[in-house]
Amino acid sequence: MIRFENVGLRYGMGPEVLRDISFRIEPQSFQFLTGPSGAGKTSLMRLLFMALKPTRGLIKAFGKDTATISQRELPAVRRRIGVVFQDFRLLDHLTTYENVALPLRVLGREEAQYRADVIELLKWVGLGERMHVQPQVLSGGEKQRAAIARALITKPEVLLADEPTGNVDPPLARRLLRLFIELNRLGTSVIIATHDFSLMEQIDARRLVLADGRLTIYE
Ligand SMILES: Nc1ncnc2c1ncn2[C@@H]1O[C@H](COP(=O)(O)OP(=O)(O)OP(=O)(O)O)[C@@H](O)[C@H]1O
Repeated sequence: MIRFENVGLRYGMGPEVLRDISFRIEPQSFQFLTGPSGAGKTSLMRLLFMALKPTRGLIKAFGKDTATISQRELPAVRRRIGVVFQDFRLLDHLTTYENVALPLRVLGREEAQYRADVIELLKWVGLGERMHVQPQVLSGGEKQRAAIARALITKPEVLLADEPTGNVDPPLARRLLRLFIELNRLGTSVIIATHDFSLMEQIDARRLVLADGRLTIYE
């Protein structure tokens, strides 16, 4: 569903931070993206989300070449990809429920149609009791789960999560991992960027390992 072929990326006139990257994200697959700090994980995630364009090579997402896709087509392709950012990006003046519902409001949906889905998803991530409070009173792990719920509310086919366990203790990290595994079992492709070896050791999943801008894949 997403394919990279000989992709290279540089920022401005700087050196290439990603070089000759080729891989595929298959439907219903589960993979970790890892590598040392500065290896280019966030840059690769931004390419996957089409927040950046490659400086060379080809990226195809759902059959569309991301270099030539029109501004008109881009939102529809992007909606098929959910993203959980490292810094959550929740809106402070909205409640947890409103944050999670926001992508649907932006799509022009009526609350009566989505209310039950939002509540069910909040319960699924364990925030059923926290849906009417604002993000500033949520713990780091609760914010993380709210950000995951917001990424999932539009039922994306691919979920990208950048260091989703970076701010939580080991038991919660295991719980979040179980949530991602369950999501994958339900049909979503999952890509988790992480430094956390103890997290990766918990399951036998594909690893995309970046080092010095190059990618090695361990199936
Ligand atoms: N906007 C930018 N402008 C210029 N250089 C950048 C920019 N963003 C990242 N870089 C450079 O690209 C390289 C890869 O950075 P990136 O953030 O993708 O790595 P990372 O593996 O995600 O690191 P970390 O694990 O520390 O978040 C680094 O050398 C970084 O300095």
